[in-house]
Amino acid sequence: MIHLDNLYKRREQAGSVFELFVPELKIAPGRMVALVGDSGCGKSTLLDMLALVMQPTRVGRFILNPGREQDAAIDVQSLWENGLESHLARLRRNFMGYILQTGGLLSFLSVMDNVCLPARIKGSKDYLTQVTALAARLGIEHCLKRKPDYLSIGQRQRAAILRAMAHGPALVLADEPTAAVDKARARIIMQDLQSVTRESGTAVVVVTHDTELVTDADVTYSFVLGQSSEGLVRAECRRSK
Ligand SMILES: Nc1ncnc2c1ncn2[C@@H]1O[C@H](COP(=O)(O)OP(=O)(O)OP(=O)(O)O)[C@@H](O)[C@H]1O
Repeated sequence: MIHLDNLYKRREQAGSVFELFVPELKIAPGRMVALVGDSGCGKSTLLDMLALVMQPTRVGRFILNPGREQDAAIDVQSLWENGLESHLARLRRNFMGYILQTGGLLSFLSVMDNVCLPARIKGSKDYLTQVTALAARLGIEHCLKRKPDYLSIGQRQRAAILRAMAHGPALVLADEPTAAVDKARARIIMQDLQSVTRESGTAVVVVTHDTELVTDADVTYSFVLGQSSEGLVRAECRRSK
């Protein structure tokens, strides 16, 4: 679904420079890919590039195949280089779902309206049956009419998973999706995320600093940080499982 190699990103801020190098990264349909590393190693930077919101400084190849047989592989870097922002936005909208640390649900909408928003924006019509089934699968079918503030934090994170998947994305990107719940709950939510994505053939990328949380991931990439010189931090992200 995604295959990239020799990706390099340079970020500069207030005189300090951060450089990330990823020799190779592959994401296959239905697989859970974990990006694991300490704070500041570049996890969110890499996730933003996978989410097509940040352009790599340089990359050997960055191929996205949305997964359906008739879809041709897309050269992401050439979209960036040719300024095709609207094409990138369409890919984000149609093929990707996002789960944020704190759920990111809109407090003035019911869970159901939150969940259906990406599907409506995408223009999907037949999503209600799937949403109801997935809500039951995630154990939150009784929460759909409530506003997010009236849910437990765990229920909110499950609603966020449901929202990320309601429009049938090929890829779900999750940034520390269980940071707000305790470890025991985090494990269960992560297992449920893995089973619902696997069942639907959706790939999921999970960013976390907690290795234990993603021991069951199909593939793990780890970051190695090195202080190269004053004001310059280099990180490398390699497959470790
Ligand atoms: N807007 C920015 N401009 C320049 N450098 C940035 C910017 N945001 C982050 N950085 C730097 O990029 C590096 C990687 O940051 P990133 O947020 O990707 O790390 P992370 O692994 O996700 O960290 P955390 O786990 O704390 O969220 C850090 O050194 C950070 O200071």
